[in-house]
Amino acid sequence: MAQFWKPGTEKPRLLDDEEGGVLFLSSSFSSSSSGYGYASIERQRQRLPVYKYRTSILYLVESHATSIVVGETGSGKTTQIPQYLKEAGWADGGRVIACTQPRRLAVQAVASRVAEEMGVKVGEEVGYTIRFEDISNPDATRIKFLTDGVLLREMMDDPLLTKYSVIMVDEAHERSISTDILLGLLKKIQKRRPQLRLLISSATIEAKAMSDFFQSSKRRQVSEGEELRPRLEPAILSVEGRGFNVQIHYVEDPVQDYVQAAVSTVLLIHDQEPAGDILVFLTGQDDIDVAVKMLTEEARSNGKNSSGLIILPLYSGLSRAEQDLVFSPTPKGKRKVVISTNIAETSLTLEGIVYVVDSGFSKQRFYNPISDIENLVVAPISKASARQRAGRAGRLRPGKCYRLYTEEYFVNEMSAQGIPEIQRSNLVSCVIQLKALGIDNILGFDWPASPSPESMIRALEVLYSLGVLDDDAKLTSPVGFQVAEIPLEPMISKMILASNELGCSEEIITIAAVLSIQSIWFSGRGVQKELDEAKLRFAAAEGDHVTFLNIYKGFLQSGKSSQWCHRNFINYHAMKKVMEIREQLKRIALRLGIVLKSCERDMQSVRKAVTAGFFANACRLEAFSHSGMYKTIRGSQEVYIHPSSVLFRVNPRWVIYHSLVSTDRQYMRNVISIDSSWLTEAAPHFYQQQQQQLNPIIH
Ligand SMILES: Nc1ncnc2c1ncn2[C@@H]1O[C@H](COP(=O)(O)OP(=O)(O)OP(=O)(O)O)[C@@H](O)[C@H]1O
Repeated sequence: MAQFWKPGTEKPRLLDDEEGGVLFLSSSFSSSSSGYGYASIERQRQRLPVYKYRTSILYLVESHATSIVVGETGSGKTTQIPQYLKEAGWADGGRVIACTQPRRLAVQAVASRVAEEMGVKVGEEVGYTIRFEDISNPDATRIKFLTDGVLLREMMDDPLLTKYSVIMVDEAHERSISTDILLGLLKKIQKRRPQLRLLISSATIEAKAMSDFFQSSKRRQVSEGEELRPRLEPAILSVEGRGFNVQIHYVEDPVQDYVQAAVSTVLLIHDQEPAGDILVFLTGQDDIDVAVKMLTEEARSNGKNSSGLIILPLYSGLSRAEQDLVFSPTPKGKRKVVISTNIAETSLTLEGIVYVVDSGFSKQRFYNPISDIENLVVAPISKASARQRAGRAGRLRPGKCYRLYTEEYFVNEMSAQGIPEIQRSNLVSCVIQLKALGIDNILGFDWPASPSPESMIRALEVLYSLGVLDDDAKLTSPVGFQVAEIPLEPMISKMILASNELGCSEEIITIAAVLSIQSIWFSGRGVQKELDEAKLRFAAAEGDHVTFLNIYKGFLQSGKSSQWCHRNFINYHAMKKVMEIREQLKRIALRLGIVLKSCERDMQSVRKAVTAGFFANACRLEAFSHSGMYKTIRGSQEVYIHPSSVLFRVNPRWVIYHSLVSTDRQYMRNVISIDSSWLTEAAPHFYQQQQQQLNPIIH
């Protein structure tokens, strides 16, 4: 079991006090808040640290084109600043104030909270938009929360974002690809629309670097009558003060197994600490499922340590209803344990959370443009993330954060900020978005952090071979424009378009929905044999994609039963999410004129449609390889079929994969067998047949 420094000794520190040793006292507010007292919402708002800065913030927004606001987690940036702007008149005359978030869950939660504070219904004066869900009213919505990706999509219809008077880019430290593209484009828009105000906010952003980015725009010649224009150099405001104290505890020695350590820590808190819910940060659906199972079994076996625990997973692959459970009040005498990925890391306030357990890891993308391989890897988080995680406690009363790494590691080894996603990702989706927005010179685009030219060129090549870009690197019509319109990876979008011609759109839309979530299988330790047996019941000789179709059919025939899922080691929540995404994709397909049609048993059409999207991921089994070694056609990389695939050990000669994961080797996940002749048929720009040998044209 992980050993922590005990509270009361000199070791526990308060949030952010890792270097100096000076203990901060809680700032201006320390008593009641929603659910814990009788203060009116107005009084609660006035107690937030940001309130003292209301006038300064409004002055800066008035006088500067760009303002950067840095303030502790919980100081009130996200919920309050949009309201201040509205109160000051920035939403008058039909204008709208936008506030972007990197994550969907945060968008929904923050919109509900702000609507509640303003005493209005979500979808009216306060609204939100996330991919596939628009809860706003163009005539009534004055404050709109949205993901940064959605705001980018809005630019396709309205390139200058004319309806917005102020755009607040919140949690900018996360530096998601969409945030970076957005920052680059907003800087461009400001040159054309000087009235637009930008407000960049975060608890942990490197304000100076961000300011330099916005500063670097060339000074415009100010002509007569322009004195009222805002100043171009960005203003930086630091909001002092914090919510309630969060005591930080570190482990004394590094832990071997962070899932096991997280479970033991939850039991330790439950046993020794007063009432209050617990939020645990793990990395993904797989280790969350394992932790939920370990805790549930502990509770079932009536371990005295676990009675009264309500254990809830939280990750993006869960259905909306399942995610909403984490917001429901905890019944008296119970303790809620939410086990989450980093989707709960920023902007969320979960009312009862008093304790946070931070594994120190998250799943992150890493892309190698030389091999053209992108992996999702469990990697250490940054200090900025660690602070955000700790900040989920102490929002409504004092809290504690248990870090499953040593203080020495945090201080000396953890990086201050993560690497921006744009520098460690495949850029296919990013390039198509910029192209759709009419940005032709992508290499010359003004990025907050430049992606590597190799990654850009790789992306341009793939889009060209998908038929999305033409010889002049412009979007093709109609394919390029249609692919850009579907809010999915371009390869999946292309697969959907191809299914229309092949008469299998019903099947391909199901496959696209399954590929959009991490896994539909239940993951658990010690149940591998049962899981493998369950897979065999659905396994299709063609591969995983066709197996998904069998599972989906079985799920429908069972009447969407949770018991059926349980018996077959299928994650019921994930299946519900698949249903949700499938419905949304159907709507988009119809809008694009795709005819919904089933190919019944003709799985060749399905495999050809997958090939039309994913031909770049084709691999050939090495002749005489007894170890199941494949080589990618494009980069001659050594890869293997993942043990979770139904084609593991089957090893067909030619396969296509959806994604790669790297552990001791590069493993292909979600694999389908193909006929090599389909590759030249689907991508004549990409492959050529030379003397019985299939070769990539683009290396
Ligand atoms: N749903 C909610 N229920 C109760 N109180 C809430 C809720 N949302 C926010 N609050 C209160 O408002 C405070 C400020 O939240 P807000 O999200 O605006 O802070 P922030 O500075 O943006 O923090 P972060 O950087 O963590 O997103 C919280 O600490 C909490 O006290």
